[in-house]
Amino acid sequence: MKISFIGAGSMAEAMISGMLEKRIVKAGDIRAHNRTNKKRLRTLEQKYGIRAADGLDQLFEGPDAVILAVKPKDAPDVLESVRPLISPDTLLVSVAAGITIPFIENKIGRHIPVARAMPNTSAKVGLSATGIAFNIAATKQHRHRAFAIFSAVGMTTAVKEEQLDAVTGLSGSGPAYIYYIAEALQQSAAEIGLDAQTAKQFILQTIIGAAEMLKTSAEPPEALRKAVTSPNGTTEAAIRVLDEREVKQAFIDCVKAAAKRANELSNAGKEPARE
Ligand SMILES: NC(=O)C1=CN([C@@H]2O[C@H](COP(=O)(O)OP(=O)(O)OC[C@H]3O[C@@H](n4cnc5c(N)ncnc54)[C@H](O)[C@@H]3O)[C@@H](O)[C@H]2O)C=CC1
Ligand SMILES: O=C(O)[C@@H]1CCC=N1
Repeated sequence: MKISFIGAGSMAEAMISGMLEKRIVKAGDIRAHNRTNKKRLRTLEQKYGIRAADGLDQLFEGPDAVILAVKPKDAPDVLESVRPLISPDTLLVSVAAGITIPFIENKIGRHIPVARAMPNTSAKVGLSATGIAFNIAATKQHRHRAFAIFSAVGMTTAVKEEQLDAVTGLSGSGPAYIYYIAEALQQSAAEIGLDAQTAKQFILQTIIGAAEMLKTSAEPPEALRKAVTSPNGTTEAAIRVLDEREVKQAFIDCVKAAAKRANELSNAGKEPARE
């Protein structure tokens, strides 16, 4: 497979690293172009052995898929620029939050196969959770190709396009919520007398252990939490603080805010905000 990346930022690197790890593509068959940070492009070239492209045109020399991995605000200009370069059977895969399939079709002005996906940066370690939707021009073969790309970097599920904003709020941004908790645990450890290195080991294993329990147990999260909570014990004291501060509601609101923002970025015929 030959894959081109427009934009070589965090998401592109996560996917490149994950795909190479799973060997679904050879490093020399990955091309990437980055508009602003050329140094970063050279770094990726040296780190992974991919081929840096000096211009967008080089990305369209017979790829099996072109992945649009620029910020949503840059997507309209990029789509305009690639319009003359794209051939009718080029599979365009967008990971840009909120950039809808109709918007892409409209900018390209022709029926080309489009996949709109929402992965997350855990693609770097093969553990992305990716939601994916297709337009009608995407054949079974195109779908299969897109699934191959994202399945190499984690779990992939087809969803309706309207559900992608919710997927963005939940799992696209989701790793940041877990890192946020890790940051808080790290800070708390310092305040209760554990050195950073020791605390890191305990925090890490606690998150991995809880994730494995969630994965393997038939119990819902609430039951697993209650199993940790002895009457009048330490966890009860801890959860009381979270409840008093309405942390659960804050997380619910946080996911909703992300999904709402994804929806704001989506364009339904309009240009996304250019902030
Ligand atoms: N970072 C994340 O966790 C996730 C990001 N996404 C989506 O992936 C996309 C990229 O996000 P990041 O990698 O985090 O952003 P980033 O800012 O790290 O990378 C974007 C790159 O695109 C480049 N770029 C901008 N205009 C360009 C052009 N005309 N031609 C070539 N390159 C151009 C920029 O130089 C930049 O390096 C966004 O649309 C985001 O919504 C999706 C899922 C997760
Ligand atoms: O923060 C963002 O907009 C992107 C989309 C999902 C994760 N990062």
